[in-house]
Amino acid sequence: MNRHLLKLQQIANAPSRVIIGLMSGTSLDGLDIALCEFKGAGIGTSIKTLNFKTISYSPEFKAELRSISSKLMVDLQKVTLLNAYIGTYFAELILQCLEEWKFPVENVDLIASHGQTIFHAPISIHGLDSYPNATLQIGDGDHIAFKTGVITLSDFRQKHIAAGGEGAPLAVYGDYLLFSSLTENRILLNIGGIANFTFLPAGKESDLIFSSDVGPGNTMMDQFVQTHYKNMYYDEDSKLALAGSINKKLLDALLDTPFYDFGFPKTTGPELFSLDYLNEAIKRTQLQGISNEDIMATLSEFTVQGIVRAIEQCVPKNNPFTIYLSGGGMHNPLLVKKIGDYLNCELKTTADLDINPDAKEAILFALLANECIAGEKPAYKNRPEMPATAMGKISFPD
Ligand SMILES: Nc1ncnc2c1ncn2[C@@H]1O[C@H](COP(=O)(O)OP(=O)(O)OP(=O)(O)O)[C@@H](O)[C@H]1O
Ligand SMILES: CC(=O)N[C@H]1[C@@H]2OC[C@@H](O2)[C@@H](O)[C@@H]1O[C@H](C)C(=O)O
Repeated sequence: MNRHLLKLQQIANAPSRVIIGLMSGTSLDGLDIALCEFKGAGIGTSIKTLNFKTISYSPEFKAELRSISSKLMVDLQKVTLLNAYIGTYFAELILQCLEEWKFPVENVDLIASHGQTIFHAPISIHGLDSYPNATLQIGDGDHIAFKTGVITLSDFRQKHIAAGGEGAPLAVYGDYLLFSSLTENRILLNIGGIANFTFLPAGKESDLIFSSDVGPGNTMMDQFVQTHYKNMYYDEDSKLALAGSINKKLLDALLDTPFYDFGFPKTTGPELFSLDYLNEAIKRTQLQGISNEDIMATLSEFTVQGIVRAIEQCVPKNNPFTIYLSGGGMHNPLLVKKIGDYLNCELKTTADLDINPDAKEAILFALLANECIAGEKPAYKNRPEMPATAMGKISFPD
């Protein structure tokens, strides 16, 4: 028998497991690396975050990723090269972090790598009758396993699609296991490139959990800033948006897309919510002379409206809830203030639930690996956005 199979069995049966979770999101800004210790699995899961770091990508690497992300036409050789390159690069970054943290790589049981999404194509985006939901993450797990010597799980989204989902959001699995409360209705709202939320009704009722993408988070604001301001990657502390005014005509044009009429749950990506989408709305409204600040104020309101309307539509009325934020958008003061004002609810972050909000998504992928290897029966019903299935492909180191 392959000795790694025996090792996997030992890892699954051990009282605790050390798992590294890796996430690199649609903002293409850097790699999140979370070193986690897990005890148990399913509803008995407990997690200790031993260490966390975000390693920013160089401007050159960001440009490489941007050249192949969310585009219909790309250089296929570049995609192929980056698939291998990213795997090796992520392995190097892991080894660097472990050295810095003085944590021996031999003590890591598993690595869980999300990879880099380069195209997300649910049917609602590709619109082609004869093709299924599809999504593509690159950064091959074999390279990570070989270079680090650690069994690696990767490519988590394919099984979700195979089992009937759209490949996202996957956060719901971790949200349910880690954050459900007996007494409080909770919304876990992640504002990354794309925004998504999980509704967790009080009482841990698994059949009432709900999760969906809601539209853009930071992606359109980030893309606009990167295109119009040299050496700026985002609108730090909402300065540009605060200096402008919302243009109602443009806002209505941005909100006028079939995505907002599709039923929930649904997913989306920068494939739809792009600068082309903004430019088309500007053209349609004949607002070519609009100032950059007014565009940023309007894009900020667009993000807020997508989030607020989705929560209002999906969460039962007259049910007070608390929102727990995560993702880079929670550092955008204008977004956060408006969401709180419109929804008239308490806004906290997952730090109030003992999970670093910047590390949450990386921790989530470590949790999915923990479930895949040590989980028994799923603790929830099979649902469209939450198929009851184990996710992640296993790469042995040799
Ligand atoms: N101080 C700040 N002011 C305004 N925006 C901020 C601030 N700090 C971070 N952000 C926003 O957060 C973004 C990074 O978010 P994050 O790291 O969650 O993205 P991501 O991991 O790619 O997300 P996802 O995978 O969920 O799409 C930045 O590009 C920026 O838009
Ligand atoms: C295809 C893909 O990479 N989707 C991301 C993206 O970023 C946010 C949102 O869109 C979410 O659906 C998902 O990531 C998180 C981690 C998720 O699956 O829950």
